[in-house]
Amino acid sequence: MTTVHVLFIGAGRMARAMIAGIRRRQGPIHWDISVANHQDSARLTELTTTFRVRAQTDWRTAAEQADIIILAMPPAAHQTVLETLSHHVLPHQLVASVAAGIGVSGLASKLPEGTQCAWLMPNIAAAVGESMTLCAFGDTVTADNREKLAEILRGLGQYHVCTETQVHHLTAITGSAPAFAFQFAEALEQAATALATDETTARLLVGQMLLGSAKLLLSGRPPEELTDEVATPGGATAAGLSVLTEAQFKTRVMDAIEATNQRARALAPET
Ligand SMILES: NC(=O)C1=CN([C@@H]2O[C@H](COP(=O)(O)OP(=O)(O)OC[C@H]3O[C@@H](n4cnc5c(N)ncnc54)[C@H](O)[C@@H]3O)[C@@H](O)[C@H]2O)C=CC1
Ligand SMILES: O=C(O)[C@@H]1CCC=N1
Repeated sequence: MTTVHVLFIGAGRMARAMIAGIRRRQGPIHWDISVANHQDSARLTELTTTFRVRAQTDWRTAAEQADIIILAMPPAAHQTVLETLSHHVLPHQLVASVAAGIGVSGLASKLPEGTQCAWLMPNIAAAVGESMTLCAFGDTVTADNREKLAEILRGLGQYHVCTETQVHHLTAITGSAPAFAFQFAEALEQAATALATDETTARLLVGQMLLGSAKLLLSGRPPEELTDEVATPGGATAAGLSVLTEAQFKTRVMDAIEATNQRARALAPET
């Protein structure tokens, strides 16, 4: 079995979800994972014991051994880390960032010319192997490194290779929208517990309803058609849908998407 050395710089929520996803998959590669962060040594200890990763107090030492370096820290931390990394990165290594707004070109512009770079937009469902991850590769990434990264992404769930511009526009849809879905779930759970049941049962009812709806969507049927199928003419669902339409539900979702993408662009350091 081939061993590939992966270094995560940043050990927060996204790194944890990705490491969990990688560890779930029994693929053809053995992942030797190192993790470094800014300050939180308790977090590193927790990751070490849960996921068999190596905690690194100084990521620069681990960077030398890495085949793939994943930047999983806030966009604002990239400037400084990339400046240092630019003195250490080697031509065979792949540098990937999961930071909102960063862009594969933004990444490449701060590293030596020709550095192999990729920009990833995973989501938190990576922890259960169900992320929808977007991936934009820089021009210089070798076929071998594309395949290694693809193998990581298969552990996280589904992935879709697209352009940098597409990742900018779709960040809200795949990266952030789980939070919107959780808000919807929270509202449904609150209604369920207020009206009829306990919290555990409410979680099951709402989670299974969302899972079933997601499976129908993934079967390829359009949401309008599925909505129509639920809403019996003159029936109960139509009354609820009218309230959502009155509140301009779809327009508000679009506003949330635009606000998210704009903020993502604003957070990234200037190129
Ligand atoms: N949370 C999510 O669902 C998603 C997050 N992302 C991206 O993932 C990145 C991390 O986000 P979260 O995990 O949510 O944040 P977080 O706050 O949970 O984790 C950030 C981590 O970065 C570390 N860090 C900060 N500055 C550092 C530095 N200079 N050197 C080394 N480590 C440093 C912190 O110690 C912490 O471990 C962000 O760029 C975000 O845009 C992308 C997709 C989804
Ligand atoms: O909230 C954020 O900035 C990150 C980007 C996508 C999801 N979480």
